[in-house]
Amino acid sequence: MSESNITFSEAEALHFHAKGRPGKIEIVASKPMATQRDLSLAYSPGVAVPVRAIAANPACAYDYTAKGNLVAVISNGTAILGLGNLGALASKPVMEGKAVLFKRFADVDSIDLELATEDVDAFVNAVALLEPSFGGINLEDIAAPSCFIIEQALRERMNIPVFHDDQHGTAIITAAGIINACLLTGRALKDVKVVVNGAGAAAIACTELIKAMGVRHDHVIMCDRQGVIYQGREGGMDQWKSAHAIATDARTLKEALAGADIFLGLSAAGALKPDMVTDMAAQPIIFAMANPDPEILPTEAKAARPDAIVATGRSDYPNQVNNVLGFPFIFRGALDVRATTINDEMKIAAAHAIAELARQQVPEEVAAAYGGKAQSFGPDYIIPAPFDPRLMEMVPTAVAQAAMDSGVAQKGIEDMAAYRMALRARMNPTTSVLTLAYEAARANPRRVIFAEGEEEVVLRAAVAFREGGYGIPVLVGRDDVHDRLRAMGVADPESYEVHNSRNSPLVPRMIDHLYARLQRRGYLAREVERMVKQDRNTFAAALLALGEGDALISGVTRPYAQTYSQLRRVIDAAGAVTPFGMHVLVGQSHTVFMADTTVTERPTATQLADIAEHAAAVARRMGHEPRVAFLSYSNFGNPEGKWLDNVRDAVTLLDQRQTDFEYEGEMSPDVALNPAMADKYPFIRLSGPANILVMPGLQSANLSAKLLRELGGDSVIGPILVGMDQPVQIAPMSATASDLVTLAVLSAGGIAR
Ligand SMILES: NC(=O)C1=CN([C@@H]2O[C@H](COP(=O)(O)OP(=O)(O)OC[C@H]3O[C@@H](n4cnc5c(N)ncnc54)[C@H](OP(=O)(O)O)[C@@H]3O)[C@@H](O)[C@H]2O)C=CC1
Ligand SMILES: CC(=O)C(=O)O
Ligand SMILES: [Mg+2]
Repeated sequence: MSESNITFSEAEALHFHAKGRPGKIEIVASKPMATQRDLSLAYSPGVAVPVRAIAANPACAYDYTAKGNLVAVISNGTAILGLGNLGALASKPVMEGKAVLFKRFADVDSIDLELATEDVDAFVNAVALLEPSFGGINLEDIAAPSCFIIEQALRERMNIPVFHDDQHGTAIITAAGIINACLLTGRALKDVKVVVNGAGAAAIACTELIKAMGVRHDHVIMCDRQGVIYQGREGGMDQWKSAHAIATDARTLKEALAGADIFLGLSAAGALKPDMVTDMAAQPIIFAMANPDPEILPTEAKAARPDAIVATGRSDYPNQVNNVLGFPFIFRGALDVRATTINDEMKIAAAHAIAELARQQVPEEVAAAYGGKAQSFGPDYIIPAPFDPRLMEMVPTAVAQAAMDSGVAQKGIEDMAAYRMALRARMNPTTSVLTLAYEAARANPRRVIFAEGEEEVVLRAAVAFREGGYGIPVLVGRDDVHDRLRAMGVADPESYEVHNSRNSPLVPRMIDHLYARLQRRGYLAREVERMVKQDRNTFAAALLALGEGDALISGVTRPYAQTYSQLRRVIDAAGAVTPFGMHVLVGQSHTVFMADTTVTERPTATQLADIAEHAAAVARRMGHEPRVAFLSYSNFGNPEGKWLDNVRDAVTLLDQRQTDFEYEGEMSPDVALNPAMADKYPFIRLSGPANILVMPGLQSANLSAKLLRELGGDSVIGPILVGMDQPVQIAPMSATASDLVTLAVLSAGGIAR
């Protein structure tokens, strides 16, 4: 099964949704619920206080409840994606998906609600009654023409934003692309002649928005299955089509397109033929947006008209019209000013902000979102990529400003620069860096050796790694690996590369390579032969050493220290630094790096200083300005202890080195992480809470990391092995398939090294 260039099996899609907690969404308390006192405050009797406050002043609901950051994604399932009317219950996976996209892209909390009715009045009444609960309503996948009636009625009845994303999300991104295509071809919106093919939810909304932006009513010809919608046509009409009917002699799409500047397709696959494109004006603008197959393929359009600018809904061609560029950020801006609606001014501001972003230079750290190629504004880049983290700053600010200017904001933002900073801080940079690392891997797929190819979790990771387009898995295992893949439902198991140490023709070269390294460490040739043939980590590392892969992942079948020492026989440390392990703890708004959590039992002062320097470099690559705390149970010598010298000496050593990051110590974790505690030591040289914790010894480090992994609310990446001469990563024995894929991507991409 495929959605553009990403492939997956039906079994995988079901497994993704079923694994762990079924579905994609859960609710997490944002306040402590630990003590009787917490409960008394959260619920009765404490909760009575905000109840009375809200009753006296309804605006207080934004201060005392989640309303102000909560959007309902509501559907009746009558037009689920391009799948048709499959009912409310079947639409739930899509609506849950939309809810999590709100969270992922713009930190908007969202919940899906599926209403089992096709009756317009019943639907409207049910949604209108929900106004107290939410800051906004995203209507989704509701069939035309009911969607128009429902949205209109709800916009009139409700005093919070109601936004049918299939209409307006599409329209906003389309409008952004049109603005840029017109700029590139020297056209003004007031002059362009447009043909819209399709007269459904998306087409009507796109047409209304471009008209609101200045395209003339009599310059737009709309077509449906019966051809041109002209004034006086009687068959197949409704009030929404009639509103766009014009006086024209054209009766077919081909006639309408003669001399037209822009084609907007929101209809069906293949509806636009090459000979129709030939008749369009010079440098025609062709948006063929039917999903999953466009009205015309970009290759066909360009063959007919090499001067055309072409956009589609697909990610495997340039200029993708994708709603996720819009809805999360539009609601973010609307919620932040407590807008009562999302009006045309806000939609147009969003379109201009998205268009403007495509015209800006792509910074190097964002280039991965564009497939690793530095993009510059031009015919193949008129719309930004969905993973561009700059969207989170550009779009909400524009939408919020437009809401204020047009008088629908209930709360102003005085300092837009500060708001922009707050938006940036809202997203943990680690999330963006991971996303970009995945995109970079897709742009530059590498060969990753999975040393434990007989483990199901490893095979799942290898399949996900390959199917995600991140690279080519090279599996180490016995001959039945292909059978195992087949049993997992993989359609073409034989296409996976498997190396078996029992019969690999590479074994003699591996033995030579390894014996040359180990003979002066006392190893006998037959010992080396036995290791290569019998120890999968030695064999896998030798594959890496011989250039059969670009990176190596192992760890799920043996304790960490054993895997590490097996790999170290073959792979050196990089330079003089002792390799070390680093856990990365990722929360919604913070990331903390902790090291050395895996290798050296009692690091020397020099090793601690080295760890700080290398950990700082990895943190920078992951988007964080490093602030290192050297941890201890003691704060600056209080209490005194006999094991503190290494830690204190490490700080002194860094004082003597040329470093470009903040560090401080020795200090306890609460002083490192809690600003109120840090205030008790006003001389501390950190400008904020530490984000790199250099641990005094392996006991405390490894225990802390494992405790946090098992008990903590954060997600944990790693441990990442830093300081090896080649990209090698050792996963924990508890690793999931997605943990392994993340390590593979970070390792092959050079972020973890
Ligand atoms: N890329 C993107 O971001 C988006 C793409 N889309 C795509 O746009 C298309 C329409 O979606 P939506 O508006 O929700 O659907 P609707 O069902 O509301 O409307 C479909 C419209 O297309 C018309 N149509 C269908 N086939 C043809 C044809 N061969 N020639 C001319 N007109 C035709 C229909 O005509 P009639 O009225 O005569 O039945 C109808 O007016 C879909 O393919 C969808 O995937 C939609 C949203 C976003
Ligand atoms: C993308 C989307 O919202 C749809 O196809 O319905
Ligand atoms: Mg939809």
